[in-house]
Amino acid sequence: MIPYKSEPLTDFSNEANRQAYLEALKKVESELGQDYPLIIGGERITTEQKITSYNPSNTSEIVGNVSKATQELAEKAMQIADSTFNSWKRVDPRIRAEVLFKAAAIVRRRKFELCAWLTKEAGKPWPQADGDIAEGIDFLEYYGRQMLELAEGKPLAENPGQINKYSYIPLGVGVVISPWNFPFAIMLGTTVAAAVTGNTVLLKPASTTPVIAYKFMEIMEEAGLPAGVVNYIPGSGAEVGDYLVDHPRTRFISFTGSRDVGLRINQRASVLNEGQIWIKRVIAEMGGKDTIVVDDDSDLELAAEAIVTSAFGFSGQKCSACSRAVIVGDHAYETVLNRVVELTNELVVGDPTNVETFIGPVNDAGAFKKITEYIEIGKGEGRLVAGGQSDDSKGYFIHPTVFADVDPQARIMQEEIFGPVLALTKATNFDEAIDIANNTVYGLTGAVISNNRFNLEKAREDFHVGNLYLNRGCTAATVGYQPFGGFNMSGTDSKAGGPDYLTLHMQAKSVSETL
Ligand SMILES: NC(=O)c1ccc[n+]([C@@H]2O[C@H](COP(=O)([O-])OP(=O)(O)OC[C@H]3O[C@@H](n4cnc5c(N)ncnc54)[C@H](O)[C@@H]3O)[C@@H](O)[C@H]2O)c1
Ligand SMILES: N[C@@H](CCC=O)C(=O)O
Repeated sequence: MIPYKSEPLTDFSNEANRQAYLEALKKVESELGQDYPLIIGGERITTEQKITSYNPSNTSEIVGNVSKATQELAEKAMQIADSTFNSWKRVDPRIRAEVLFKAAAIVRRRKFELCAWLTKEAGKPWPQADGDIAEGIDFLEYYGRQMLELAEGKPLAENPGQINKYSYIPLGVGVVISPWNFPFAIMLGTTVAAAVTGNTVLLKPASTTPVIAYKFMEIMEEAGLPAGVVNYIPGSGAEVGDYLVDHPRTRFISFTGSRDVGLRINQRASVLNEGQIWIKRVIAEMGGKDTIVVDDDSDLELAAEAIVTSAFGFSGQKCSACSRAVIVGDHAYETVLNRVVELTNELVVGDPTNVETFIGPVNDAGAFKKITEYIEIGKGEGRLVAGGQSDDSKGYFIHPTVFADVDPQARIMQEEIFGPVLALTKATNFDEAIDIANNTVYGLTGAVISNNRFNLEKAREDFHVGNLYLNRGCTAATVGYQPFGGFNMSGTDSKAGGPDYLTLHMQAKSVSETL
């Protein structure tokens, strides 16, 4: 087995890669508007009610019409997942891992096509789509290898006259609920982690990005995943989501999304329903309000670049996005602020099918409304120094927006906006900057730009986030290198892409034989 290494990103300065992406966009354009069924136990089921997936750059373009699960169909999927569990849990973990390795090879072969679907369905600019697909490959390669290691169990202390064994067994049926912002990588990672560990899955992808999840289902089938192991049931969160979260046969829920929905799921999952014989496990990865702290003794150009890239990559629609920057001292503040404004004004806003675009559309009408409302709030809370414009006449476009001189307790400093809006504030010293960075209910990512070793070490200890970065931006964790997950209201700190992640989907069994 070749040791795990993350998938290289595509070099778009290479003409062949640019051509391949353009060809893929043409192919995907010719396939827009098709119907997609549910997949339950391998059976394609078409419903009358549909979820329509629109291109957020051009809302007159339908990406696909996806059948919509009802509670009855969710129940059917639960029964099939429950019975399939009895056979899938007995399949050798090495065979289960091989399915993931095959899937990784298929995704690699179809990389440009899958990227093009993300550009159309999620509005991802090329490098963002490429990163999402590469991360999906990483999850497949990494979790496959992790499963091979876990299949051996863990060694125990030896005692003469006894054979003691410690092994991991799967849990049962898991409900996987995924977000639209990493509609491939997170949807895939959470699903395959549950499946490779021997569980069966009910996959409810986000309603604005169900088509890419259908493509994933096709890939898993081609890779040899047996019918019924993963069941594809897009549907309403409130209807199908609540039904499955409450279901007594649900053994665990793997949720990635907003704080409010995560808390609701956690609360409902704690209720014991009739016929239920276990405590449901909840893995919940939720929102963030992530900060970059810039020290007065630091590379201020690096700081400005890190802030702009982390704030505006994929239009700030990342739980890891830098939505606040705290800068120590007058000189650093003025210098970084001016450079952030310059760099922000250089970003190309537009249709993400164009390779030059850095800022594509935001997700949907709801996101557009929420973000533009926050921009109005920001005008009362700070000084607008860049952006502020928006246009939803064709797609949901919002220019990258920067507010300066914002009070650390202001709403745009405290609440997750999940869009291209950045707030800057000044601190008088490094300790105060760290206090400000820690002053929200979240604790997902953060970064410190500093040349001062004492301050870097202080941040290592005191900056209370699940993913801390020193002298770089606060987005783009790599599977296997920077396991990802946050503290406090950012979730259960499950550390996706890390060495402990798979065990969250399993239970340990200790067997002792007396000789
Ligand atoms: N921490 C992380 O790793 C991480 C990663 C990506 C996104 N996020 C967070 O996700 C949010 C953005 O994603 P979103 O808008 O898709 O979040 P969301 O909470 O609105 O939706 C997430 C998923 O939950 C489903 N859902 C909605 N109501 C439900 C219910 N009552 N029961 C069950 N499922 C329900 C949705 O249909 C969707 O599939 C942001 O807050 C972002 O920070 C966190
Ligand atoms: N893992 C991604 C963020 C996922 C949430 O949106 C990152 O590290 O930027």
